[in-house]
Amino acid sequence: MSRNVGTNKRLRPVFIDEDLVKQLLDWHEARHAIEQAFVAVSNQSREPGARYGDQPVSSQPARTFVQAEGGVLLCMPGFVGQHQLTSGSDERTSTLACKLITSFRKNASVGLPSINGEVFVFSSTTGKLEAIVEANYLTGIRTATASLVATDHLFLRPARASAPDGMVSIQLGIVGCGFQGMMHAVGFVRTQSMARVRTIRLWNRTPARAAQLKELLIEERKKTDSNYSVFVCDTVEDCCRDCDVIVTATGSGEPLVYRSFLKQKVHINAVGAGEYHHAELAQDVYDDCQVYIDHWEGARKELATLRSNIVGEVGEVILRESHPKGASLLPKPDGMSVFQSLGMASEDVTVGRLVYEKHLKAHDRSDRD
Ligand SMILES: NC(=O)C1=CN([C@@H]2O[C@H](COP(=O)(O)OP(=O)(O)OC[C@H]3O[C@@H](n4cnc5c(N)ncnc54)[C@H](OP(=O)(O)O)[C@@H]3O)[C@@H](O)[C@H]2O)C=CC1
Ligand SMILES: O=C(O)C1=NCCCC1
Repeated sequence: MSRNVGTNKRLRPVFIDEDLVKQLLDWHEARHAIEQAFVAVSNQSREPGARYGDQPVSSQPARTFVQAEGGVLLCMPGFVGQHQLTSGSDERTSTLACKLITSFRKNASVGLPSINGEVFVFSSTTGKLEAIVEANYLTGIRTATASLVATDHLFLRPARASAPDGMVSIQLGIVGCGFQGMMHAVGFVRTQSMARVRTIRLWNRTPARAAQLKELLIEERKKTDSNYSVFVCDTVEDCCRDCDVIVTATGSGEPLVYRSFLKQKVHINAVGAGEYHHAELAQDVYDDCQVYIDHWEGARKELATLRSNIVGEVGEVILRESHPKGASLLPKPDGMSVFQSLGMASEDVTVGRLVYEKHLKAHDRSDRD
């Protein structure tokens, strides 16, 4: 019997709360899910005859924004077809899902997260709702993982390839130590097989939050058997100085990072989004860098006012590693790259499915025939 056909119990969607999501999601599995999402979107962008049959596909319209008095509701539907749940597995699955997420920036004053969401996972054969997954932590890990994947494919892999011992170490700058800044810092230290983290420099508008993140990263240092140093910086300039990789994750509507703060060769993950997509980096940064995006469909709408050299989707860079074709899309060896992260539904689709499948495996295996 196929899943979700049979008893009433099987027809009822499962609810996977925040605590369970934290137990179920792991950085390495999330990475594979995000790579599948990136690749699916870029495979779909090709002409139908030019798509790779061994790679996933997707259907993902630009998301919609509904403005309310205190914030905004984003509706993010998407489908990813024939994606792999785990690296190396022959098994493929297809997932239809929709994330509903709100961004209410003044929530901190009442002790709530500014971003709150759920992913609704549907059967892609019957359309029946199978699971509701709380998506605050999910959004944190999927957004940080998207930056990790972009950093790896655009910056670290080429660096590893030219390093004599194939090893790279980085100085990391985190501009904005809210939830996303924290998830990104933790993501980098938990996935040091990509690059050893030597130093972490933190800046936050409210310094106490950077100091809190420093404490957490010192705990992480013990857990991960690392030996990086952590500094809280008084200025953004000091935070960015000598960094190889930078994450900007603020709600700033004004530029924070200027070209003069940066090394010649640097990779930036510009994550702060929502109402001001590309406000965190000054125009002189955009004048001198190559920009990579998660999806053209969203960029055409949400980055319409960005004046820069947009090279393409990260997924296309990943696809070309296994299917070399045409000129390289990689950043210039001594240039600056920016991953302009909008966030896209396909990421929530593959990560939402991963959580649901892991939940079934761990808690409800007998429900599956
Ligand atoms: N690309 C993507 O996929 C996603 C992007 N985002 C975006 O990431 C950003 C951070 O989200 P999140 O961490 O969840 O939010 P939080 O509310 O947890 O953190 C917000 C951060 O932004 C800082 N900040 C706000 N306004 C300013 C300002 N004017 N100047 C400098 N710093 C400022 C805050 O500093 P302080 O502590 O002083 O208040 C805090 O560090 C948001 O813009 C959000 O829309 C979120 C999810 C996904
Ligand atoms: O992709 C997301 O999820 C979000 N992007 C912009 C801000 C809200 C959440």
